[in-house]
Amino acid sequence: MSLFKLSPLEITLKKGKEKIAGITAYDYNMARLAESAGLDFILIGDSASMVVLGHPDTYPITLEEMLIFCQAVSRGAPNTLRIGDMPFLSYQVSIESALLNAGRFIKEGRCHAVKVEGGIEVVEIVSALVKAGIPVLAHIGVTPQRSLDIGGLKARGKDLETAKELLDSALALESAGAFAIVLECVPAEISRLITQRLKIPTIGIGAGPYTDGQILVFHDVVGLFPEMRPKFVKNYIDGFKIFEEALKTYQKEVKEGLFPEEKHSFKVDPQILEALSRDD
Ligand SMILES: Nc1nc(=O)c2c([nH]1)NC[C@@H]1CN(c3ccc(C(=O)N[C@@H](CCC(=O)O)C(=O)O)cc3)CN21
Ligand SMILES: CC(C)C(=O)C(=O)O
Ligand SMILES: [Mg+2]
Repeated sequence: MSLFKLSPLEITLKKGKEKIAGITAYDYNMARLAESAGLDFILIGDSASMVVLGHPDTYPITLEEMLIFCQAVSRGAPNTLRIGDMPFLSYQVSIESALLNAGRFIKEGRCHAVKVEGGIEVVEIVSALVKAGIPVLAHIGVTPQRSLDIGGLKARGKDLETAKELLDSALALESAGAFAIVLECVPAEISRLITQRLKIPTIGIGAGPYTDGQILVFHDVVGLFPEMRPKFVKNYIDGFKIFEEALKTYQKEVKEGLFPEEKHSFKVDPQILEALSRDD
């Protein structure tokens, strides 16, 4: 039996059988929630740069910071497939540094696979990682680590040229050995076409209903990051409001002397109190 519920290979084999549902997580407790809920996989996303560290985009997050999040998630979800999202410039510089840095996700972060963004330009890197025994989740469409040169986070594949580029990239990444591929912000019919043409599963985010699976950012699922609501996001609860209400009620009860109650307080033997006052 494998150590985790689903291995990368088992994710690949789900294509055409059962939809795959993944979520991001960044810390121990989020990971426990994801594992307890039974998600098929957890991505420790570089979106942590935004939703955990408060940066405006995914560029600033470092490999060291990513590894701390991976370690926490690994402790919280020991039996779930965990994929580490390689941050900007941790795999683009050279094949050697890509291998060493991906190795750190496996050895130190205790991840089972890594994700890299990009199409044809990363095929050689994907192939080297796979040859070294590191399963790779590919990621095309909107690639936030390229938002400076692809012109932001606008959906990709709306014109013939970029749609063709996506299909060619997807096929090349599959040949390079990726076990699945994320399609981010791609028109639904283009994702459908790519999904039909590939043997490996497609995991969509803003890519419509025809992909083999879906992934969303944890904070978006539970409504904890209300400032970012692109159309592909669904908030299943209004977490920010629910948490904020709890904090407000706590503050109010402290101010009004309603918290703590007797049941929240510790007791001491009256004899001790008496002895203490006698000593004065
Ligand atoms: N909370 C959160 N959720 C995410 O899904 C997410 C992150 N953070 N951080 C990393 C990336 C960035 N992502 C995003 C974020 C916004 C759009 C978005 O609003 N796209 C608009 C166009 C924006 C523009 O014109 O620049 C769209 O209509 O597709 C797309 C992808 C997805 N990822
Ligand atoms: C949105 C997903 C696919 C991601 O790359 C991230 O969370 O960083
Ligand atoms: Mg990412």
